[in-house]
Amino acid sequence: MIPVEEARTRILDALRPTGAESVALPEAWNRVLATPVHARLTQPPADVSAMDGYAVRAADASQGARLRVTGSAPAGHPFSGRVGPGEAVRIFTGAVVPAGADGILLQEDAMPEGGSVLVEEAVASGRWIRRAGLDFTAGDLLLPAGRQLTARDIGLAAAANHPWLSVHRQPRIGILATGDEIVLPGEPLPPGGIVSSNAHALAALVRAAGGVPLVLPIARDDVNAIAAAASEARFCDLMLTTGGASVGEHDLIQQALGPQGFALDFWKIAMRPGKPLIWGRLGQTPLLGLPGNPVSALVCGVLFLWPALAVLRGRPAAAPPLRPAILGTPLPQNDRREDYLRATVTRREDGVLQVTPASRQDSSMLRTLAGCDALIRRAPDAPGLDAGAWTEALILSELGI
Ligand SMILES: Nc1nc2c(c(=O)[nH]1)N[C@H]1C(S)=C(S)[C@@H](COP(=O)(O)OP(=O)(O)OC[C@H]3O[C@@H](n4cnc5c(N)ncnc54)[C@H](O)[C@@H]3O)O[C@H]1N2
Ligand code: MOO
Repeated sequence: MIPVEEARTRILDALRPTGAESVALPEAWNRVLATPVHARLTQPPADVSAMDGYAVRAADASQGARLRVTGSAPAGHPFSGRVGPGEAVRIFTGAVVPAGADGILLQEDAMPEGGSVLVEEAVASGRWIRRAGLDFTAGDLLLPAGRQLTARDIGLAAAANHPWLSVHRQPRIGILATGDEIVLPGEPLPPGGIVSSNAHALAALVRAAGGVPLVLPIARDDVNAIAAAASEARFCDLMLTTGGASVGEHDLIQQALGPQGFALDFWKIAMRPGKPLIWGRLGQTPLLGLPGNPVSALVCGVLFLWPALAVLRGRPAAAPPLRPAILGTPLPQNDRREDYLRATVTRREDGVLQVTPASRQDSSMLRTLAGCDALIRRAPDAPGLDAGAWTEALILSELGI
């Protein structure tokens, strides 16, 4: 059994980001940039007015002065002349400041009188003018490669005149559930049958982590059926299996995939739940074999698949974040497996997170998992803790899982 951290490192080290594709701006949200975005223009392209009012020479625009209005400069229609001594040009927000002017007299501080305007508030030089390049200059690096694009980033890329962005392709994750006893939700149940939940839960996790799930038909507990289904792996950036990971004679993943060229990197980790995790490569495709127990499959999904998807989509390799929290109930000493306890989370009035482990931690209990928003991490051989002691927890809602 290898430690959790080593398992994660071995998984993440083996993965490479997907290639790049061009997508239109609206499709780029939440995708990861493959190529940096540089400004294709200067913004604003010239000095522009930040307000509606009059473009003036500040030296002339003292309180009580009267200026002759010689023209108008709406946004998008620059005034071609100059503002001469004793003159003003009507201007609107976003319009280019005419030559000669060095300040804006606010409309609220001006009284139009026929062809002129009375200055009611003196104008300082530079007032209400946005200088050319205030935001960015042509050639500036605006967004680096590897950035996960926010709505703000997309606005910036659009302003910099990019209709398309080069982003990493969304990783395709094949999901293969195995087992004679499992049937798809909604299907008639044979005696002793159970409904397959793992593939669907994992597909949702893949989506939350920015991948595209490809849910394959369930494979029977038969080496040929598993081998045939797993051949779909060649279309995927990563292949997931659930079930058949353990030591029983019906646990066939390794038996079935060995003859297909499966190269095992490791099997079994010092973790609860999730001990029989499998990691290796089937041909070119990395393969993560998750345990069949639904909670084990999902906890492994959070700890290994979630960061794996980050790497595949061009983000840095990192473990899911752990937050400090205090315990709602005491915990006994841990054994040699790193433990992830399903727990509810509350935020105390002082802002501190409090986590309370579910009273039963059986790795089949999906209702408990759905009702819990956190996984308390306990290091191998961690000592017993009293209620109120500090611990650390992974907050599932933070990951969108
Ligand atoms: N003698 C031992 N037995 C077991 C060990 C062990 O070390 N020695 N490990 C246990 C641990 S820990 C786990 S976890 C499970 C994992 O077993 P498998 O990966 O081989 O999973 P299965 O046996 O196929 O199924 C286990 C359990 O999960 C249910 N299942 C399977 N697939 C699905 C699915 N798609 N959706 C929902 N539920 C699923 C299945 O019906 C079983 O109840 O092994 C222990 N045994
Ligand atoms: O470690 Mo298993 O993963 O107990 O359910």
